[in-house]
Amino acid sequence: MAPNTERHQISFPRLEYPILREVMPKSAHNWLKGKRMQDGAEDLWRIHDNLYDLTDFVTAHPGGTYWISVTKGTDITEAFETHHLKGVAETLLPNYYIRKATKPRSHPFTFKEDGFYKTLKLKVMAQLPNIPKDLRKKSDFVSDSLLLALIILSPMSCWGWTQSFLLGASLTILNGLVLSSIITCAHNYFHRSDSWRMYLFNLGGMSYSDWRISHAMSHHLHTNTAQDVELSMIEPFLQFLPYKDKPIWAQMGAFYYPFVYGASFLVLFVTELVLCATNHEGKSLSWKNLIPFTIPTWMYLMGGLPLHWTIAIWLLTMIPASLFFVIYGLTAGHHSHRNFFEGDVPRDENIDWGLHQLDTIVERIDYAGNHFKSITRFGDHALHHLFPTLDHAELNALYPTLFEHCEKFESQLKTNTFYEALISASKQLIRKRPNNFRDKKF
Ligand code: HEM
Repeated sequence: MAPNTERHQISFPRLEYPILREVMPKSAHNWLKGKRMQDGAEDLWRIHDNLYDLTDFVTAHPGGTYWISVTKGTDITEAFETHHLKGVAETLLPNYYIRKATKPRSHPFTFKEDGFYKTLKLKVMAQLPNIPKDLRKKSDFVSDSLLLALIILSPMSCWGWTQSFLLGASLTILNGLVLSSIITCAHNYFHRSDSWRMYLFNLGGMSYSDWRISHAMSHHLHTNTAQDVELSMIEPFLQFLPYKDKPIWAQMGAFYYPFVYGASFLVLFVTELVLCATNHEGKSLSWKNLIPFTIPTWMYLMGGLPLHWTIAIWLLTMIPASLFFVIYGLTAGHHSHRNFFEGDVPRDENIDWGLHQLDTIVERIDYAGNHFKSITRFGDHALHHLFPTLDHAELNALYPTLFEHCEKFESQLKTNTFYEALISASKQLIRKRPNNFRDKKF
């Protein structure tokens, strides 16, 4: 395929350009709505070329009702293949088979039995019984300790402002760092079956259930393609996709992205409230919308400042929290100029899903294998993408298997440091020329 760098160029001929990609609001639910229109799932659930009726399975699903109920009418092939490591889900599937789909699949990813991903998954499944079960407690401990730190620091930051500007500002920034770390930890939990720690994600004003769509199902499964809603949501401010007519101001993103990063939480917080209040695509207000308000309420009760000052300090805390969260998120691996993005030439037009993941990740080597950094800063990112239902504490044990497997498939996990990742993301904002993964020409 000759590279085409027009704005709406798609790299995979099979992939239909998501018709609602530019439609406002660029929400998780609009992304799903677009998939329902294009996936050929005929109001059922599609896996490969088969259609299933999972209506009776929704409440029996061990991973929780949400995943299945929300994906009705879409192609869930990638989600199904990557979220189950026990071999049970595959045995249940035939019970729900209805018929063959009439429309060919519009996603380019393959899961061949002898391909990279399926063979790696088998090796990982064989290794899992040897990973100590109580390793997950390490993550619980980090998450709970951070929550305790937030409970102490939030009112303390109010007190700090009564002492001096320097103390107040320092405690507020520290509190923001703790808040961003808790939210990133909660991301470890929302990828799995329901648990109370996933609700901590909402402390920053965003919604864990929307992120299960926009992050777990869109970004994780369709990374850096036109179907990755995490890329379309930050456009036009940050335009990571390469294309011929990218305006100069967008190429200069590195000069203004700290402002975008710092404002993200507050923008997403207000957006979430508005989408729920206006019942956007079936969303509605619920008790979960109150979760972000627990922090200012606690600050007000214990911090000893008038309400308006408490609110001001809370809003101020959201800025560093947002900045840290987005910086660690956007350096986690996908935004490097060495990666594949929609508009580039893929190594194959029908690509093994796992190999596509390797083409879209540059691992931060200075974070890999360090559990605290991993769980609080989106570390061990390649392994986390490949096996999202594993706890971050379990991923470190899988590196030897991954490296050996990459060697066998003559593939490679690219690496860089945090600072190199920051520079590389800036270069990607500038990049207009397509990378050619087929001929390895970058
Ligand atoms: C949108 C598609 C789906 C998603 C995102 C999804 C997600 C999940 C998640 C997050 C878990 C919990 C894993 C953990 O915490 O370790 C899970 C477990 C499970 N799911 Fe699904 N699931 C999907 C579809 C299905 C389907 C179609 C079936 C079978 C008909 C199924 C059967 C199971 C079973 C048996 C388990 C427990 C055993 C295991 O983890 O393999 N799921 N799923």
